[in-house]
Amino acid sequence: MRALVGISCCVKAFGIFNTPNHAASDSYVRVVLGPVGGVPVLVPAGGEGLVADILPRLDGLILTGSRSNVWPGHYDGPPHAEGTPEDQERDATTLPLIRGAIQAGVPLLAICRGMQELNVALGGSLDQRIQDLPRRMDHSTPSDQPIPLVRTGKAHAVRLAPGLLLAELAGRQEVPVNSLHNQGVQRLAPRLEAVGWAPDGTVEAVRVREARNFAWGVQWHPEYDWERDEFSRAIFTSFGAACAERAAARFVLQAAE
Ligand SMILES: N[C@@H](CCC(=O)NCCCC(=O)O)C(=O)O
Repeated sequence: MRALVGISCCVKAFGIFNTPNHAASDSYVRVVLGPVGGVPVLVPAGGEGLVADILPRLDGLILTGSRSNVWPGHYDGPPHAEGTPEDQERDATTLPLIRGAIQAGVPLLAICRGMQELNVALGGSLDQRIQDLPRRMDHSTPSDQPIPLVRTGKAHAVRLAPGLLLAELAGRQEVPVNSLHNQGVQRLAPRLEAVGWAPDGTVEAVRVREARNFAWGVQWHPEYDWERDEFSRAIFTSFGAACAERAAARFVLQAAE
């Protein structure tokens, strides 16, 4: 029985009437069907009310990347600059979903916006345009490059904390990653530990301290190049193993009912 792996959705307007849709990139569906080894389940931005009913049915949860940004009101930050995309319906779902998943021990992999949500959900804050901060790099999506290169191209190195999962999966302490973000960790949530850094000090990977299960976040996008990049693939197979273990335990419990 394959694991049911939740994928967080964004609310995006498209279609002939340009009306709201709950959507996630095909990259996440493909990676769950591939190295994660599960069945993807899109989790709509239906609000906190769906958390209690959906979490017991999930064996894993991926918090996806997105152009949109966490509403600053969730971390007492200043309002975004005019035109900065937000998705408050997504925030209203993912922030309680993250807290619930950590509490319940549902394996969790947070990617880019997802890592930022993880930090905010646990009490941290965000810098909104790190490229404007002194001595910081521009981590945003290069506008002069074609999408495939932006996704699979390597923008900078990440130094990984030695002896922890990511360094072990990488087999080394420094890895090249892509980079498609304007925002980044400002104040790290108390429950999080930074385990990866860009050359300018930007937090690029975190883990939940004393987590009951797999609970990691990365600021880059391993879902874009897992077919070519062994480290990217290893992140998902490691997450998938935790999901499979939970699925097996859940199956035994259901059979005993
Ligand atoms: N908006 C946040 C998070 C950036 C992020 O998740 N980028 C991936 C974008 C992929 C897509 O376009 O769907 C920030 O800018 O920091």
